[in-house]
Amino acid sequence: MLIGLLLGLVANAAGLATPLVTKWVLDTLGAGDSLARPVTVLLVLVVVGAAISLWQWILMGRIAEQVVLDARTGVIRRYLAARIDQLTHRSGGELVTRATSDPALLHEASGSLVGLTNGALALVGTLVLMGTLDLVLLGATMVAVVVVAVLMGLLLPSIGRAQEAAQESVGRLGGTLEGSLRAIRTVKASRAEQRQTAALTTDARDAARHGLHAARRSALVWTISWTGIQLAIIVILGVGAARAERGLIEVSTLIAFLLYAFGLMGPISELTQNLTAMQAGIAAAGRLREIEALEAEPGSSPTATTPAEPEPVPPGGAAGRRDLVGPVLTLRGVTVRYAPSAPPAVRDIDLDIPRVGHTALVGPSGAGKTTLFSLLLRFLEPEHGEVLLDGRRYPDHTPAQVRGRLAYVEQEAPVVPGTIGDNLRFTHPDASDDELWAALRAVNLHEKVSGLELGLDTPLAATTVSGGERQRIALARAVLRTPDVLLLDEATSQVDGLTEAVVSRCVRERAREGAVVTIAHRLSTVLDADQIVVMERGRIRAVGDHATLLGTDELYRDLVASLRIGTAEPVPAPGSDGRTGSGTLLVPFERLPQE
Ligand SMILES: Nc1ncnc2c1ncn2[C@@H]1O[C@H](COP(=O)(O)OP(=O)(O)OP(=O)(O)O)[C@@H](O)[C@H]1O
Repeated sequence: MLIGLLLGLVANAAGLATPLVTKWVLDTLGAGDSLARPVTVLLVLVVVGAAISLWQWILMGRIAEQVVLDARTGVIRRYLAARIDQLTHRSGGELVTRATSDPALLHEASGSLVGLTNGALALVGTLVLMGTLDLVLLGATMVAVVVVAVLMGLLLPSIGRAQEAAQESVGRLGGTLEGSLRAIRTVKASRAEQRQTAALTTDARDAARHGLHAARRSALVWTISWTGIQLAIIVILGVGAARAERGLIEVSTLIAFLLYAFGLMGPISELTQNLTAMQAGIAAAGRLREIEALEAEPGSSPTATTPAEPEPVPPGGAAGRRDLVGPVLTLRGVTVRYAPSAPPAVRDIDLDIPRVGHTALVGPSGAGKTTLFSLLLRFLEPEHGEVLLDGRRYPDHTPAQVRGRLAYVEQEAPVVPGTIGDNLRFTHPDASDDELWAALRAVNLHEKVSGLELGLDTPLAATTVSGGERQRIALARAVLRTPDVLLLDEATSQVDGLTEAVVSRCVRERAREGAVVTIAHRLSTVLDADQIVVMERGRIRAVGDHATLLGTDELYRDLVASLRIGTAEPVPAPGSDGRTGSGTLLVPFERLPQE
């Protein structure tokens, strides 16, 4: 920036010297001397001035790109380092706007300080040199400059406000658009295209309205400055001609003065342009500063420019940790709420997750099952109580250390952008192709993927895979390397029998080697569990196995009855072995038809 400023100053100096050298040419012409020297100086000034301006332009362009890049990467880093709750209460589209279109506004604004300094110095330099030529003509010029400056001072702040409002509308538009596209099937099935279009165009119109307001103000500022200078030139011409006629100034002085007056357009345009760009930049910077306020997760640095080295994850599963005893995860008196004024989402939770075996969480909607998962994954921090991993409190681990021991399958099982291979390697980027194929085999997708022309390199989009396949890909990612704890949030929607059987088999296999915790939505999963935790209104109501709970807990009986209706499975009688009596879904996997 400093180099840009210096280059600008040199280019300005060359520009400022030009009228004086022109006067020298005219005086030399009048005196009948050789024109060689003044004309050479004039040419050198023009060429050097142009070359330096070009250099400065390119330099400032590079700085502008760097500023935009820094702003974008800064926002992206903050998003990915932020605590989940900091992001989830904003719409995805709005967050995207702040990483894409807001930083673009900094492009013009980035060089505005240099432009303003250059413009201001050029303006002062021009006025000083005008003063050396004729003070009376300078007086006429100053009136125009002061009037222009006052009007600009009054108009410019409203340009910034209009820009900010326009960006807010663009942000809202991004949010609504992202939501509408995500739910496009529902939008169409509800015949809501027109209504959504109307809602979206309202935001787009809002942005255009504010943008137009800013454009009108900018146009007014430009017109005022140009007209002011044009009027000043007319006055200079009139007053100057009269003074030259009376012999008070030479004609060459008047010509040089007029050249300076025309030259005033340069600094005044530069000042106007940079002040306008700066207003837009200030508006964008204000919105970007709000992102800086996002709270980061403990142990993550939103300002680090290089990603931290991933912490080595020791061999997973109980087999890799024979030295450790006691539960792998423990919750002790845990209470958590989503907002200080909200009621606790879970309260006084005491729970041990054994190192080996399957723990199923069941409970009515809103009971706090997902919240419990968020606590285990350290997406949420408890208000009271503590969560322990291997007997050590969570705050004594970094979130990465905790998550390095867990594998998580989300209920919606979203695919991440990229290929099938990218999706499978998402947790362990160093996994070999053989490991990937083994994981695909575990979820019965190997034949399907090997039949694809591009195999593991097939690009994957959420729309190109079925819900069941998405879940199996997510499961394959989770079981790629044996995790210590597999957290599985089962799909609530009906999934195909094959997917359900694959999930059941994976859960059973993992539960033999390590811990599996499921939010169970299927009777087959509940029946498979070694420990069932019944939750209600944020509390643990009962813990036990299926047979015991069926005999002792009314809510559990109701839940099982509703699952039975959902899956059309017979409920085994209390005391009977649920695993063998549960019917249809426990068909041995090998006997299921291959896809
Ligand atoms: N992001 C959030 N912000 C505010 N409150 C939340 C949030 N997520 C959940 N809650 C509230 O916390 C309570 C527990 O919700 P949670 O999602 O843990 O229940 P759940 O048992 O998983 O329900 P479901 O089976 O319907 O998914 C509910 O009262 C819910 O409204």
